[in-house]
Amino acid sequence: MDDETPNHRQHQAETAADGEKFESWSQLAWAHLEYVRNSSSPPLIQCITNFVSMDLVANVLLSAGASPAMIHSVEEIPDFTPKVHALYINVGTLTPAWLPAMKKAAAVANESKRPWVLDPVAAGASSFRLKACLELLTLRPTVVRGNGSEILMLFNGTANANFKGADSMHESTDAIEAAKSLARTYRCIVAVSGAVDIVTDGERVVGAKNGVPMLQKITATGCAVTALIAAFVAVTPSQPFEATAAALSVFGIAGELGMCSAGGPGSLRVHLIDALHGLDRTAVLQRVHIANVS
Ligand SMILES: Nc1ncnc2c1ncn2[C@@H]1O[C@H](COP(=O)(O)OP(=O)(O)O)[C@@H](O)[C@H]1O
Ligand SMILES: Cc1ncsc1CCOP(=O)(O)O
Ligand SMILES: [Mg+2]
Repeated sequence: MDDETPNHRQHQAETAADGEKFESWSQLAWAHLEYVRNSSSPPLIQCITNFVSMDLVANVLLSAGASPAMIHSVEEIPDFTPKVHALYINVGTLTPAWLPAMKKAAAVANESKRPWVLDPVAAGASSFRLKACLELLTLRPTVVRGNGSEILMLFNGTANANFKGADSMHESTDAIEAAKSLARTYRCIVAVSGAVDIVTDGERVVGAKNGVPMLQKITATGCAVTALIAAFVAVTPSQPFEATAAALSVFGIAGELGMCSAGGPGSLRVHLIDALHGLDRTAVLQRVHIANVS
């Protein structure tokens, strides 16, 4: 990567706040949203994501102030990936044809010192998918975010006949030790979503208790929150633990506010996007609920 590209110099300036210390999680979460919104150019997030999620992922990133680009052909990666602020890889509709592009993009992101985030959708659905997820893990993602079943599957390392699919059969808290172990093994941040979103770097563990159960009734909300993590990590790449917890909390708050106007999953999908776009400082400072988990 040419580190002297205008794009890179601008990004360095935008991330000058990286390393800033905050008195509370709520202030930190608000600061992350502000960094994304107020960057002189919106953080550019390359998304190699599943067909189901593309629309919601792109709209959630836009409503947070980031710039999504669903660019996944292997031919485009050498030109495009070095220009992005973060890469998002999601295996939801994985095929053998897509896997080389995912691996290439992860390698180029690493060479270019760009953070990248993995969503191991339905990790245990097949041995092909699990093997792919484990291979991607060896390419050192900055953050992995899955539901309880997905994180347990990565930890156990063998596809399970009882595994159902994209939806979790476990609570996030069932996967805390698995998440810590994965974080230590792969030297990354691991997040487990659920009623309480768990975030660990292998030593520290926090729980973000925002969101509403109805989020589980909208397809691709997990994919979308992983994309938001990528946007938050893009603006503070040296603080991926903090950025991940902040993104999960902010997304949950958008869900809480969206639910106030929603009649069900269909309208929550719309109100979630509106709420994220309109989220103000007061709501974030009042609602962020992140605490240590012992
Ligand atoms: N019971 C719940 N209460 C509140 N928020 C939830 C609950 N379950 C999931 N969420 C939220 O829904 C979003 C998607 O999480 P989840 O459903 O676990 O992911 P996935 O769709 O990948 O299985 C996350 O923001 C998570 O915090
Ligand atoms: C239903 C489905 N099938 C393959 S990918 C996908 C979307 C999963 O989205 P999420 O993990 O966010 O619920
Ligand atoms: Mg998921």
